[in-house]
Amino acid sequence: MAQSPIAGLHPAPTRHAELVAWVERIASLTKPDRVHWCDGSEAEKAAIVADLIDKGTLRALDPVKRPGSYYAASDPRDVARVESRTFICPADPKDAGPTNNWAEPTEMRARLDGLFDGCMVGRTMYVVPFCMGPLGSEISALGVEITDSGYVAVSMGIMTRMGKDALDALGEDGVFVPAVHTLGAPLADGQADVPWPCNEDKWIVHFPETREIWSYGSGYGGNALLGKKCYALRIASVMARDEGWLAEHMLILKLTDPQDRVKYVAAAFPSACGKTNLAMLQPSIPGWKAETVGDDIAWMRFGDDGRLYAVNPEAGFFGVAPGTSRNTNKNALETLATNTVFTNVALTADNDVWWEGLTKEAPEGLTNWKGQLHDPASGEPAAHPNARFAAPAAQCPTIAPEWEDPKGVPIDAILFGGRRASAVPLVTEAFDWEHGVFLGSTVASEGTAAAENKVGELRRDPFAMLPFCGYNMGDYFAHWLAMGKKSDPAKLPRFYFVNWFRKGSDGKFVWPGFGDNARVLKWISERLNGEAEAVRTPVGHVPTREALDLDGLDLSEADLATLLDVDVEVWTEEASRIPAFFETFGDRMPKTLWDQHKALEQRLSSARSASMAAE
Ligand SMILES: Nc1nc2c(ncn2[C@@H]2O[C@H](COP(=O)(O)OP(=O)(O)OP(=O)(O)O)[C@@H](O)[C@H]2O)c(=O)[nH]1
Ligand SMILES: O=C([O-])CC(=O)C(=O)O
Ligand SMILES: [Mn+2]
Repeated sequence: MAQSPIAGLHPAPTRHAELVAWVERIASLTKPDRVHWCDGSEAEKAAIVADLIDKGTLRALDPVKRPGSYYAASDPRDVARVESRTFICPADPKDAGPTNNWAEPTEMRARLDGLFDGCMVGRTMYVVPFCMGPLGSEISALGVEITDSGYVAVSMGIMTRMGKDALDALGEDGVFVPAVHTLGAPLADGQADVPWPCNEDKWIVHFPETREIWSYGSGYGGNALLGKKCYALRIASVMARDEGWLAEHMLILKLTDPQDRVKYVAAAFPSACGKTNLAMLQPSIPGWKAETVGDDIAWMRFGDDGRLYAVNPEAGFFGVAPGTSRNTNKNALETLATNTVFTNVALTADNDVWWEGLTKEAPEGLTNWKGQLHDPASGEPAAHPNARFAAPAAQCPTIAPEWEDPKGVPIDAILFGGRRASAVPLVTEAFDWEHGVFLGSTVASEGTAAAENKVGELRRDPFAMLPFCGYNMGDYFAHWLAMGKKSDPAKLPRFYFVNWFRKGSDGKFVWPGFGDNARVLKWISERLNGEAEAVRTPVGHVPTREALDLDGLDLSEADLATLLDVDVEVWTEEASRIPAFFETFGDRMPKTLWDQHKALEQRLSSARSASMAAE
């Protein structure tokens, strides 16, 4: 074999021939100056960080206040996931479905070949082996990300089990998902680099049939850390469909009641709708304890005992910084005390970080995320609304001891939620699995800063998976329905719909949220034990006023009515909007969910007749 001109390409620290051949192929396409195989060591991290500091990508934060932590500010055009540039490319467009962008795979490959040709010139190509899920777990899966971004390599080291152990787990012929990432910013000879290289043109591409990921042009979060949304959700959802398990956009929480009874809860809320906060909840009610297993993604499969077991495939938290404070999420702040990479937050005059909501007043002398002196009078936030931290999960003070248990934790309840200013009660319990899947399929939420759609506008986000399902969502609903038939109904988790974001006529949130969400979890836990009362409404079981622990809360009777009453008129309107959404899936939409919709309409119409008769 001819000697490769690329430094570091040989010898590879693995005898996995297919992996080596793939790395060689990508190197000859992308033409980096050198190749570095990541081993995940502290020394390696220090060297990559030093290089990033040199380039101005990272800045070391105050070593006393924030040891081992760094600050990055992105290009202002590269601040969130780019859903309009995200593609799912199976051969048949129907397999991508109406909720995904699709491109013909042969044409897409030709396009990528052009884009990636020479895209790493002047840069180092990092080969990043990683494991999603605890090493050695049957539920876990391996991947290798090739990237020309040191920031991505370091972040992958926080967010996944990255390096030698993952490479060893691959052995000589282990299966891995190949993921190629480039900033799309080659450096000509002598060309100066910029702190946050990226490209105006962005392509986040998935080939579900061959389980491949290609990402071009962005260095940010879910576009670039390919183990996360691209692998653990989009590709894994396809693997899960084919292999009979679930890859979901869900936090995992352990809840212990005053009698030491444990419940495990998984919850799907759309991006920036409260997963990380609920996962780290500090209960406001005495005697209750909450611990964290995961804050964003759950991989779940049935165990031999017929229960649904969940694993958190990640090793870190990539959380929203703004709004995080001692009062709202003390556990997150403690997690961020050390070894954290902050992106697009504000920088204080004494070299620490700040964001809106951390303290009431912005400190003097802040530098905003755009690198300018912050002017509070401008009305512009100092931190970008989607500013994020990447921190090791093990640092979380409430991390559950079993968070890395290879067999996972048995799920008792599955929650759905979103930001809904109106209509949706504080909590609703589904009648059964099929009704629960129906509730999941109709999730809608007001847009947030985590993606590029309009902030505030209501959009459907079934199972909080709209941007993350790697196949036709009609088939995805059918998969959920089929999963419910795999076990004894008594062993299945129960479904709940929660809404922390109900607003009063004054436009303010009615429910205090955060630690007080434990009150809702308490009701759920008691329902699972057969202890708590509920009212049967057309949309599901809702707590009675007495069943919900409101001790010490300052809520008026009108507030409670807003939170708990089901307005039949409003819900008739809400239900009437569902068919247009279901129709988009055509013949891929399971009949069971149409039947669920019909049953909802019938319950609403009976409730209307009953209330008219009563008048
Ligand atoms: N009013 C209210 N706001 C909340 C509550 N929980 C979270 N938030 C706010 O919602 C925003 C996003 O919360 P996160 O917990 O980071 O959301 P997430 O679902 O983890 O978001 P992604 O990481 O993008 O998937 C933050 O600004 C929080 O302060 C709550 O119970 N009530
Ligand atoms: O993927 C990202 O960039 C951040 C994230 O968790 C989300 O948007 O849901
Ligand atoms: Mn989160």
